Amino acid sequence: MDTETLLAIVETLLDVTQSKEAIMEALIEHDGDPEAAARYLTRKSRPTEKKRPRADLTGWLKPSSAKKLKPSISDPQLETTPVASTSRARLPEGETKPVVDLMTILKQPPKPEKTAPKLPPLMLSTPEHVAEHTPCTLHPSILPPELACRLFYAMVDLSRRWNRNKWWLFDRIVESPHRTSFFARAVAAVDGSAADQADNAQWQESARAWYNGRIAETPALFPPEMEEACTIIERVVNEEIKKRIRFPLEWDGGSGDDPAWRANVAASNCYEGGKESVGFHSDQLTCLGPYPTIASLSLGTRRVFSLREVIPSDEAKSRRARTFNVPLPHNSLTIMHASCQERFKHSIPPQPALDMYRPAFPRMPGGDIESSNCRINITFRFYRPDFLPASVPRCKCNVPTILRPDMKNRVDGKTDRYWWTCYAGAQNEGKGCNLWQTMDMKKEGRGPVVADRLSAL
Ligand SMILES: O=C(O)CCC(=O)C(=O)O
Ligand SMILES: [Fe+2]
Repeated sequence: MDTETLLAIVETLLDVTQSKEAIMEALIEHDGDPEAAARYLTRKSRPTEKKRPRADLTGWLKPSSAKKLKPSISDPQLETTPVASTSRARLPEGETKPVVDLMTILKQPPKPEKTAPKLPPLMLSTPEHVAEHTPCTLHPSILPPELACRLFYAMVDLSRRWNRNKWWLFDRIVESPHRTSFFARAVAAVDGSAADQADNAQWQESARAWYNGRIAETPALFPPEMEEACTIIERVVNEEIKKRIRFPLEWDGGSGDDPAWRANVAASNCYEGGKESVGFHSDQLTCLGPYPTIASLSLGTRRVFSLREVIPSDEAKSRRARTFNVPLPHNSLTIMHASCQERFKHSIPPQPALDMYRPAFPRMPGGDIESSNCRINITFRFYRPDFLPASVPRCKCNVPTILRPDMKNRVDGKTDRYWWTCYAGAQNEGKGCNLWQTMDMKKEGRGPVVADRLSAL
């Protein structure tokens, strides 16, 4: 693996932007191990923990003086790390060539940082503003009001049995601050075979990815109200896709002008009160494939949905990411269109003050209406026939990998890079095999994609 790839991998693993020089330094200190480098940089950027004094140039040139800095670092891994100038990177795929030429770094002292001005967050409250600034569309009132209300009640009841996801992130267990569940739809497979997807073992595998690698029960089928909503949403999503310019790697398995987006799975989240949230992330692409479309239904209490672009490395000095906040009312649909997962991260931030949701209909005719502080979110997803769980490579730990985009180095929508990466550590005390394998659409026999149709013209 070359230096650029290692840099990109570390960037992918980081939540905060770090300079190329800092990443390089971390890679050298950690024998070229991208996970260890990212772990170190993450720890270093945590405000509550003691900051490591910055090594100056003498530190680079005289390994012994660099070493003197080490007692102040609390990471035991650093204590045993060989000194930078003599280290060879430990390459994930068994290569032995040195990854970093220290002199090339020393010849390019970091230039004084010139950054573009910071932009304040922008509130996007209308569908027009959402479409102008993000790759999303907002449909403020999508379902018949009575159905939206019935679905809200049904999901709130089901959510009592949902759990918070738990997984290892580097060296600590993290817990999602909301409850979640995964559903499969009882529909004929999109590739034309009449298989009932819901009782197929592969849906259990796909649920596993949703639960951060934890082996879960076979997912439940869509409840009837969700099925009803899905039919409406599927129609709207296909109409929207038809209006958009398609990306070359998008799925193109439909006939005629049917984009063939089929919601064959759904993930649901319940946020009870303003403290419950989900942090900035982009969705794993494991079964969605590149440039997916995800339809996200909001029910109950209105919450803010935040979107923030990931600025490509080569534009980091010329522009800054801006946070866009979109208030999502009850019964609204947000479609995250193709490129949203590659270009943006999204979150539901904690919210100090909530508007209680007052359902328009009682649970039972003539019954009382109770206000609620819950928001239910259902993301309808299309697991592509060319990315079904059986086709997902396993890593050396024999655990299904996950698919991640190289968000920092996007190219043209066609030659963009994606990696299959080891995810065993998420449920194994953070320990995995560190596999990072480039996804190759052609070699892996995936498609058809939009680019195939264009090249056939
Ligand atoms: O609740 C939401 O609207 C977002 C949920 C989300 O990002 C996810 O489930 O991946
Ligand atoms: Fe998400």
